[in-house]
Amino acid sequence: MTNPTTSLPLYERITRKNTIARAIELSILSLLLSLLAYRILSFQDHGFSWLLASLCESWFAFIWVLTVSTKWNQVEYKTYPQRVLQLKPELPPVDTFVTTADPVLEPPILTVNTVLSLLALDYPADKLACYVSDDGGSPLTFYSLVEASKFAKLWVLFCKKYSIQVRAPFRYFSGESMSSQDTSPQFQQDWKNMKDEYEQLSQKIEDAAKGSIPCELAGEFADFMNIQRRNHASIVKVIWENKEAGNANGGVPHLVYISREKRPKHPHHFKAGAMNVLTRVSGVMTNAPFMLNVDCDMYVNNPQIVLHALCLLLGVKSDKDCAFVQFPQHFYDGLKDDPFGNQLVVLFEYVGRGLAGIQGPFYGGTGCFHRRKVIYGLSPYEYDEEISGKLSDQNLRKTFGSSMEFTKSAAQILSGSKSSSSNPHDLLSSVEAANQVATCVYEYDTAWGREVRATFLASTSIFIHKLLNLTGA
Ligand SMILES: O=c1ccn([C@@H]2O[C@H](COP(=O)(O)OP(=O)(O)O[C@H]3O[C@H](CO)[C@@H](O)[C@H](O)[C@H]3O)[C@@H](O)[C@H]2O)c(=O)[nH]1
Ligand SMILES: [Mn+2]
Repeated sequence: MTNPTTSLPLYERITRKNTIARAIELSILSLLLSLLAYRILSFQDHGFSWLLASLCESWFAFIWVLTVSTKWNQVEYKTYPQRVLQLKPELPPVDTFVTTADPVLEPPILTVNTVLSLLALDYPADKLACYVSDDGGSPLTFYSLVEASKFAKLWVLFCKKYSIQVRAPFRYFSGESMSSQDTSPQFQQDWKNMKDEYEQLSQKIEDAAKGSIPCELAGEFADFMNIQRRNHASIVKVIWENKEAGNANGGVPHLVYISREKRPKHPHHFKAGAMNVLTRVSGVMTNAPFMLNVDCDMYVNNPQIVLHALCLLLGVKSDKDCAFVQFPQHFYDGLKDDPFGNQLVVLFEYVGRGLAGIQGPFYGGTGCFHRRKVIYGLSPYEYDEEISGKLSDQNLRKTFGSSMEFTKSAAQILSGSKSSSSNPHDLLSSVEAANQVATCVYEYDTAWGREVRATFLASTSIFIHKLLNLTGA
């Protein structure tokens, strides 16, 4: 789809000029081939060691050819986020997922920063939702998110008012944010207030980690009482619901806390299991056609990532041309000049771009926008076909399980109907359905884990490079 108002493309695919690199690689190839030819021609004059050496060199040459061909045709995607913005009010809703598993190894202040950077994205707040999956079942994580949602009301306003680039407060306040920005007295005052507020938030979380959780939330905490981390019922809590549908600049996006059911006898499949639950819970609540997932120790360092991703997801000729859009990771606080290669530059910068030139990179597990219907098992070959057979009640139940709300939402996504976005419902009314799809036996005798959430391997993907990074530790 191109932008209907201007008919300008939402993105351009640019082939990188790498003539010199190719020339060098071709000369290495000719050297390799001459070495092999020399080995073969002078076989008789040498013994076993010659044979062994030529076998090793042939293997090396083979691997080398594979590697070079991966990097041969590197492409970049140039995206035009402002053109996507002109699609208002038809911008699609987007669900974002954060996974956390342990409040000690992954301190909640990290998760809070990840969540704040998502809530403050440059995208209509009424179309964004953030779901946090807590495999630790921790009241501390829940408490931190409740406090963060209060802080978010100020933070989101501040970020949008001053077009702040880094929207994870711990990074923002640790840099030279003050000097590089607006120096008006108003900004300085707001900046100081925000810094104080953030310090108070961190302090509250720290105090709660040391002692007990303040009792004003006692009611909400009942679900966490006497539970064991690996043995408890599902907990789904709507921490904040955005009720400003239609008001594009209004407020803070939805924030939902989920701790899926865990029982000692049932395997929970770690992050993959959490992602499945996030997909289903968001399905019964907001059912956005696109979903972004990040780990709790990452933050979004470009507030326009949704727009950049949509340039590709909406800009391709047919939906089947792009199943997911993935962003490379960028690691903060690394050593100068990266002497140990920790930034994985070769992987992201060359192999990733090269794979993008062939078809698309593999899903790396994080920093990725998925098209929901692909996750639901719609293969690229089915896009233009009649899929009503797939949508029969019996088939839906077999594939997606017994929740009526969920199978209905899945049918909506598979048939491409947009009613999910135009007809938002009260999140609280779906908490019961959400609890049902977050149980540990929900997937039994369904296609989850086999057909559902596996098909992305068969679809194409697009890797945007350098443009936007998700930062992880
Ligand atoms: O039972 C679990 C275990 C882990 N996680 C979450 O999964 C994410 C990744 O786990 P981590 O232990 O940090 O794994 P890494 O080695 O860092 O994993 C990297 O590599 C994986 C693929 O190999 C990707 O899936 C990850 O996103 C990527 O960060 C974190 O947010 C965890 O909180 C859960 O939600 N539940
Ligand atoms: Mn990690």
